[in-house]
Amino acid sequence: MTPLHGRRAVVFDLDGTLIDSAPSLHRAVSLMMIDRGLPAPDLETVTGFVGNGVPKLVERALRWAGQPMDDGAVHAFRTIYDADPMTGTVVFDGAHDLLAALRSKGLRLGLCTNKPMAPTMTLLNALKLGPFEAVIGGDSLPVRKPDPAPLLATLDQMTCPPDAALYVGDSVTDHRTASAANVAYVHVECGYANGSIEGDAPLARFATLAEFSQIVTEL
Ligand SMILES: O=C(O)COP(=O)(O)O
Ligand SMILES: [Mg+2]
Repeated sequence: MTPLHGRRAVVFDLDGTLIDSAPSLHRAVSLMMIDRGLPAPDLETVTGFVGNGVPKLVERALRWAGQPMDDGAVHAFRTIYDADPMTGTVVFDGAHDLLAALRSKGLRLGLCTNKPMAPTMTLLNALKLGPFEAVIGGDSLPVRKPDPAPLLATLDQMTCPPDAALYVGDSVTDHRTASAANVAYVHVECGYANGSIEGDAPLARFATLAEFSQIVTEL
């Protein structure tokens, strides 16, 4: 029995799951820090800060430099990143094939990310990752993942009950979100993880999106 058994919808996380956006996030963090006369963390350090939305990313970068949280820095980051979220971002190998395979099996697709909506839509369009029936971003609701509300809102827009859905993510945040929403979780290991997964085991784990695709095409 595959993780897709009995599912009508598959909702994806974005950063670290469908796209490798860490270099572009690192670039924007570095420019923001340098503009403020601060040192810039390296790519690996910034990658470990991704997954809880922009304010947390900026807060973690500032803390790394011994600085307190500062809303001006969040605004500065958004201005830099939103102007060009594409440079340095690539679609993970196998992502387009996986989405096409799921669609061809009649599964409905949604996207639930902590990235704000403006750069999310720019990336989805430029990288031809859509269409998704519902897209919820980090600024769509007053709360972000790991609160279950964004994932539940995505499913609500798709009129799909939680027990007929699957959430695919790369991080402990995604796993917690799915658990809190009572949605089955599939973990992909190509992403940023940021911590070890505790509690209920994921329904499945895939080293790559291509590995996930393979089980879909074999259905
Ligand atoms: O933290 C972010 O901004 C985005 O991360 P996500 O797409 O993995 O939710
Ligand atoms: Mg992610």
